[in-house]
Amino acid sequence: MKTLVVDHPLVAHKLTALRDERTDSPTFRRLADELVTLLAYEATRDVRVVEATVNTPVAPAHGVRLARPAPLVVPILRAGLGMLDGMTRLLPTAEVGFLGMIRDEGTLKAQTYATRLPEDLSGRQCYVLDPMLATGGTLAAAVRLLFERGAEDVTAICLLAAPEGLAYMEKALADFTPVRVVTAALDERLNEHGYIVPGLGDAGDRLYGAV
Ligand SMILES: O=P(O)(O)OC[C@H]1O[C@H](OP(=O)(O)OP(=O)(O)O)[C@H](O)[C@@H]1O
Ligand SMILES: O=c1cc[nH]c(=O)[nH]1
Ligand SMILES: [Mg+2]
Repeated sequence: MKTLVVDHPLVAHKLTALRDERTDSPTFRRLADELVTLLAYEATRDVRVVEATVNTPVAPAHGVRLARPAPLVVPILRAGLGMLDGMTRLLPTAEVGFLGMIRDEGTLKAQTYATRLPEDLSGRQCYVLDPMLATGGTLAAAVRLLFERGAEDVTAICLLAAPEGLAYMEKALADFTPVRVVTAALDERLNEHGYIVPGLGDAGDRLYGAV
């Protein structure tokens, strides 16, 4: 598994504001949206393209266009929905599948409550969106499901990751490749409740309210 921590002053600036406990929901949503667009630029560095030629008003120009089948973007509900618009703004021709997953806050185990994905992902490049990679249970299960359906490669885009979660994913996904994780920051650790420290709190609640 390859991990990329995006090192850019604009990413760091927006992430600091996102973490701030005084940041309200509307601002948090805007910042998450802006951050994912910056991360997506790096995360799509290996997106498949094919050669293409167009005619400019002056002469033919050789370039590229995105290959078929289109990339699949998969936000993990709820919090991953806050990253969807920012991602599809950069990849407007991508298709979108959905995974609903919730972590049991007692056992810290992830449960899947909704799956709306193509059955056959053969040859597809997939981009999974979830702001928080904490224990890694949620993302590892999501990535495994995509590979089991035939995905060619999977890139997870997060806003924050914990070292414990990356280590867990590395082990849990050892049989699947290639997997990439792109994150805006690698934080210190998890606390006794499985929350990322310093983190930003509960991403879903900060985006959509505590329900
Ligand atoms: O790495 P893990 O330890 O599995 O934890 C991370 C998961 O927890 C959060 O979702 P949550 O379960 O709070 O659901 P929500 O998005 O509906 O709030 C977060 O968005 C991840 O999906
Ligand atoms: O820090 C954390 C850990 C799991 N889920 C969150 O939303 N935040
Ligand atoms: Mg939550």
